[in-house]
Amino acid sequence: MAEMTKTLTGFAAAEIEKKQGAVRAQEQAVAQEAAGTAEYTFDVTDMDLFYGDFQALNSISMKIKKHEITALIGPSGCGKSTFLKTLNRMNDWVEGCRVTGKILFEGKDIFKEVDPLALRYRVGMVFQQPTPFPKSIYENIAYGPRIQGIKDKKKLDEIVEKSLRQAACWDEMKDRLSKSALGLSGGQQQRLCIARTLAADPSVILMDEPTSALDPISTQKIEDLALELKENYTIVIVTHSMQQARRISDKTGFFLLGELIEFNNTLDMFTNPSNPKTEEYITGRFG
Ligand SMILES: Nc1ncnc2c1ncn2[C@@H]1O[C@H](COP(=O)(O)OP(=O)(O)OP(=O)(O)O)[C@@H](O)[C@H]1O
Repeated sequence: MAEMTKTLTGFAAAEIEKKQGAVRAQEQAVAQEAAGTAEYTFDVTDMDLFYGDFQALNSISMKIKKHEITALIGPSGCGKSTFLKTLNRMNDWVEGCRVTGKILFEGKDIFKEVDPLALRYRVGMVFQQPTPFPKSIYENIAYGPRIQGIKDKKKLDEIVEKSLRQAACWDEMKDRLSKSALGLSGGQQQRLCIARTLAADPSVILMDEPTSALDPISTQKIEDLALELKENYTIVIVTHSMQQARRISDKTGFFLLGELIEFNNTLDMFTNPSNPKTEEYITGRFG
């Protein structure tokens, strides 16, 4: 009897050890996944994009690092904006647009595991032309949070002030919050649009040629702002200005005819490009 009890105890102990081992392995896997996703905001693998029969992007793979500025460069029509708009599923609205491959946002598949509306709050977008609503400065910022269900005036006031401060607009705009946003200069409107994006509490800001309609001083303000914002946000910017990519980005991706020709640290790409096509483009021999 004593022998049998001993065997059973031994068996139970082995079972417990086996279960503990499985739990440890599971914990390790979760920790590894968390560590992997913590480093990268987006992990794009083998992505193709078609507008009807036309293939606009071909087998794109790119890991976009958290709290970095990633610049997308390349000649007109090579697919930069298309790639950008895929990151928050804005291409869903284009009839006949089809995407294959995988895009993970903070570790989750954007086509399978994330609600597109929630994705667009987390992945905000700023366009080439400033697009303020024809409403007051205050309402431009408060509009999004109100749609998200925030009704309390004090809370909305706080969000408006915080967002305007983050976008370096508060001092200029605090005394004219009830005035129309359309009365602002182009550069101010663009910073207001960035503030409006921040009010939705994103973790990523996509910028599609945000300074191409602006004068050099307003451009510098947006660039300074992007550098400040990357402390807390991941930024992906499409730009036609090689100087801008050099000045502000950590990584640069060079697109050509729907392909990602090179993706590297900005300094390395501009000083020592590994692909001859990149070199031709950045030295101004085409595009
Ligand atoms: N809605 C659409 N329907 C069909 N084709 C499209 C659509 N949008 C873009 N394209 C095509 O996809 C290709 C990539 O366009 P995209 O706008 O992404 O390029 P880009 O590199 O951002 O260009 P640019 O620098 O001029 O803005 C182009 O050939 C373009 O004509």
